[in-house]
Amino acid sequence: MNNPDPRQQTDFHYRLHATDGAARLGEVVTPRGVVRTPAFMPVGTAGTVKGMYPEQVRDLGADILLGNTYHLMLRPGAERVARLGGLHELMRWPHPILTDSGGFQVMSLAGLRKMSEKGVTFRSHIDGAYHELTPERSIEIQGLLGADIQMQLDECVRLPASRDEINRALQLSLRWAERSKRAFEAQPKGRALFGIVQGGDDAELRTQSARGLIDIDFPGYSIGGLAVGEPQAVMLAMLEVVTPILPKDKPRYLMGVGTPDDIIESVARGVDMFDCVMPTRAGRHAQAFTRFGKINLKNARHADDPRPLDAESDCPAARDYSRAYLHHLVRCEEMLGSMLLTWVNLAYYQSLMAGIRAAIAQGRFEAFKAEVKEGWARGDI
Ligand SMILES: CNc1nc2cc3c(=O)[nH]c(N)nc3c(CCc3ccccc3)c2[nH]1
Repeated sequence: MNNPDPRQQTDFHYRLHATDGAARLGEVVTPRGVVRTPAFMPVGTAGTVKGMYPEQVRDLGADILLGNTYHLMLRPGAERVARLGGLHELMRWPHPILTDSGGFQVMSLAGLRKMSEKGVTFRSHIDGAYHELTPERSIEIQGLLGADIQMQLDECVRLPASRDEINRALQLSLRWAERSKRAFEAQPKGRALFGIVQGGDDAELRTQSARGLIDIDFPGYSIGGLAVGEPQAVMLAMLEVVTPILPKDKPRYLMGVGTPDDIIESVARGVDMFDCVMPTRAGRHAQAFTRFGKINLKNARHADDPRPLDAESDCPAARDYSRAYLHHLVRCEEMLGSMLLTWVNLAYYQSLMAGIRAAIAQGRFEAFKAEVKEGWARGDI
């Protein structure tokens, strides 16, 4: 197990600096650095934020990255990452890293899955080899990777689902939360394990899940089981049930969310941390996120447009390259097209988070929310 530098042994904790309605401004303090919240966490699935250098991601204002237990356990393997000094060392990212437990990815990526009380067995989508993921093994893997913030193993039910199905998965996840926490005690101090609230779209079950996790007690709480195809209204309704129950002095992480609109509406309902593949994945599909909404650079209307995406952006990819050139690159499927649009999108997401944090600090979050929505509605002129 690679230990963070003992000199940096500061305990994991959350500091609440200001609120504006239910929106919160704060910091998550970890041994490897501080995460300013509300925070957007770029996803580095296989140990890389696709198409970006780590320094570039850092320069955009990202304080923390996500790694994926499922992908890294299959390739290059958790023990190999540990032998190479851990994920921070391997990917040259000295700042905080959060890893998921892998269960969600098993259900969406692996073949031949078998769930039991013990855990889940599955076949790798890469080479068909059999693997087992239990709460204990998931924590061991996350420890070998060296993640600063780790997730319990849980079962995320796809919506729509019956109340019985949602309840069964919620109860299993609570038992796995206990086992994950026990296994986590073997890890070096300073790291944090988050419980994950389940309960689908049922207010009663969401309440039961949150209360059950609080009884077990975690330094932070993830809100799972959402961004799985439900309407935004359902997701927001579940936040209104769950966030008032969760402790105010601990961070709330809404998993897999989301669009800029999802994020700003979720901040308004007390969420501190977000992750989503959207800005990076959209960048590889010719989609640009801007202050004026989304722009599809594949569209022929851009072929002769000499303007940059956003002349006022401080991101060179949005400020210095013409739409005509970006259109050309995506049409030719040149790798620079994906790289520039990924840069544009992550820059936009981080600037949105910086704007949100400043607005909460100044007590003008509602006004800020209205301004950004008005920009998106105005569309691209
Ligand atoms: C896109 N929507 C989405 N909904 C999710 C729900 C859950 C959930 O209920 N439980 C767990 N454990 N993870 C979830 C994830 C994956 C988030 C992630 C991806 C990559 C790296 C690190 C973290 C979700 N993602």
